[in-house]
Amino acid sequence: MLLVQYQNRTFFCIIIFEVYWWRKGSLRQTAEVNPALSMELSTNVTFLLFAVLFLLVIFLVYTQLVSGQENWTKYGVKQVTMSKQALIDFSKAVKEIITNHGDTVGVTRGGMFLITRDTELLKNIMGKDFNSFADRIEFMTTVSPMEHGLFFINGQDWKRIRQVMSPSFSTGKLKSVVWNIEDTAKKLASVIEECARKGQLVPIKHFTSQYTSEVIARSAFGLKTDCLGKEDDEFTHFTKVMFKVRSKAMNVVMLIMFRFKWLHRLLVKTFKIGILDQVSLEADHYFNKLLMQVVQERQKCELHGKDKPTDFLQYLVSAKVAGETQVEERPATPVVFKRLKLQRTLSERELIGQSMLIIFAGFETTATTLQFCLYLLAKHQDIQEKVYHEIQRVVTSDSPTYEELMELKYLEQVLSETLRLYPPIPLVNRMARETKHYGNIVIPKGAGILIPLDLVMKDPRNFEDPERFDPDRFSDENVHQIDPIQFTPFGYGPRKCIGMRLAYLELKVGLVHVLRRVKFELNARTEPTPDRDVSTSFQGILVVDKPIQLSVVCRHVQMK
Ligand code: HEM
Repeated sequence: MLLVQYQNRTFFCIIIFEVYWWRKGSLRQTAEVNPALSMELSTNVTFLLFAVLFLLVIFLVYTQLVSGQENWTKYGVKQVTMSKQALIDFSKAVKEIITNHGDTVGVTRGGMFLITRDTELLKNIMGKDFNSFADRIEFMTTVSPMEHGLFFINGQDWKRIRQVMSPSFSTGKLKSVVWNIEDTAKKLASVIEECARKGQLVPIKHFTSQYTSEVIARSAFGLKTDCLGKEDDEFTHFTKVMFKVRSKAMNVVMLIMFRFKWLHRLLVKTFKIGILDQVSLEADHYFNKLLMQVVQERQKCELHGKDKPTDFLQYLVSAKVAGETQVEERPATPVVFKRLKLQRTLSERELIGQSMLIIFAGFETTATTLQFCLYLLAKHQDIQEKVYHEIQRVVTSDSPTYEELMELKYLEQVLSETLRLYPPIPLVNRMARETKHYGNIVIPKGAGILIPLDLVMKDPRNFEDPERFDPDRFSDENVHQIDPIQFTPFGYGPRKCIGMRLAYLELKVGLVHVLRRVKFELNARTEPTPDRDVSTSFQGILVVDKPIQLSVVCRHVQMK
């Protein structure tokens, strides 16, 4: 009976609860008659119960992960096996597979996954046939409101929330947050200049993280945090620990849970098992409390028409309130017979979820890019000088205007080339809502698609001599040779990063202030030394194996 129905999750749950209630009932009866015997029985029954559950789990894991899998061969795709490397560094395992087996392969461990760096196929999946692949693979199991974050939601909710959020990232809105970023960029330049004066190496990621955390606190939520060059404050601390980096052992557990999403949900949501939740519970409590308070103040401010702050939270609150009166009619479909009336707004929990997501999506990605950019400039002195001279030529006062920042074309080329070589999110995914045919290949409904953005951007067919740092690839003369699908550090298609322009802005403001005051170098004391490259690995995001430490010298140049 069990063997026949093992795939039925309801049945599995019923067995666990039946045994649990039976155990509870029988022990109660025994305890009434003989308390000592009851203790002994309790231990034995508990042991037996765990032994049965353990064997059941092993059996399920074996049948689901090792044997009886569907095979990609029948869909016209080469079936390959993931190496054990996948548990240590998934991105490197994907690279190994693609290098050894070709541009498009299928794996079946933990589900059906197509891995592809074929740009023609990707154009279809991420762009032309977006409606069939609009969703990401569902795996954000958390008790945090972050589960409603744009990155993690799918279907109509994604469409509604993306529509509500998009205007907050318009040019007008971005212009109004520049001054918020300015202040923090000046502080970043000061703390790095201080290191130069003292002859200290710069722990670059430490400072770039403090910079992006403070920028988010100020420009997104109007919070006046002040941690640059000091000990991390609460906001920065919880920002850093919000998303849990998984250990090797947890990677194995998560791989199993990937197959049994329902069990994962049950453990996190119902039994509140903290170690499987992907958001740190302490960080969740902290941000929940903080953001609830700020959101409530902002809602009052919006309703009473007081002076509104110019930050992203206020834009979201305004969009939420305005959307409550805008109703969109959706026509009936063969599945939904009635015309639907949908409000283009957000619930309060969704609003908090988006706020948390802005912290999560905007903090580490931007800090990582700034770190790699400064490292690459230290390694390529000629390019650093060219950037410096462009800044001196274009920026005419202490604080660059939005228009001047847009004019810094070479700096933008440097940033794009940094992102090509070191994309902070090297791997993204989609899920097939329906079966699609592309030539000889079939992508069945429900299959996940893993997209190694780094491999697309380091493919010599897309970029000649791909390991070379060459910002001129993005110059006006050359940029037209790049097909947008070949340069994808922010993804591609309607699900592309919503914060791309904000990220470029934040990076440019930071770099203008810092590079005017100091010059970065590599030497025998730095990490890495000039003769070595940084080594990186993938932990949900690109990380360096050893923290980068750069040498800095003051430029001693008078401000214009
Ligand atoms: C250098 C910095 C950044 C990089 C490299 C980056 C990269 C990405 C990538 C690769 C995706 C997935 C795209 C896809 O699946 O096609 C993404 C999605 C997203 N990013 Fe960014 N990002 C950065 C900064 C930011 C910032 C500053 C914010 C917000 C303030 C942000 C908010 C988001 C959101 C909300 C999504 C989900 C979009 C959706 O699903 O509709 N990102 N980002």
